[in-house]
Amino acid sequence: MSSSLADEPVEPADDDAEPLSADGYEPLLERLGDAWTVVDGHHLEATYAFPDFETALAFTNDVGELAEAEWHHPDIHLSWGEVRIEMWSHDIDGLHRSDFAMAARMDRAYAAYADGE
Ligand SMILES: C[C@H](O)[C@H](O)[C@H]1CNC2=NC(N)=NC(=O)C2=N1
Repeated sequence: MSSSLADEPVEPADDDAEPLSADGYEPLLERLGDAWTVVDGHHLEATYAFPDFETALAFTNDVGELAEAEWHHPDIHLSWGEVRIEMWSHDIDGLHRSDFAMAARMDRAYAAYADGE
């Protein structure tokens, strides 16, 4: 059974690391929820739906806590009933395995809302 990306460590990219190419990120993208796409080979993007603003804000705060805990921060766009996430590694201005580990953690956090909690 493939280990969950959500349990992989989030580690800073080495300063001289190259961003993942399509051959590198496509297998990782397949392990994420359907909400995620790679935009311009540069960053991950996902949009999560919610019943209202208050619930979207609660999820936004959950993502913020994940980002602070892992010291790896997405761009978060909060709207009524929707949260759009953009995730990449600023230090290498592209995608790193850690971005997929963070995305998987966000999918796991969202699952709690999809269950109507
Ligand atoms: C200065 C600070 O340590 C850096 O900006 C950290 C914090 N959060 C980060 N978040 C993201 N997405 N990429 C980074 O390279 C990064 N680096």
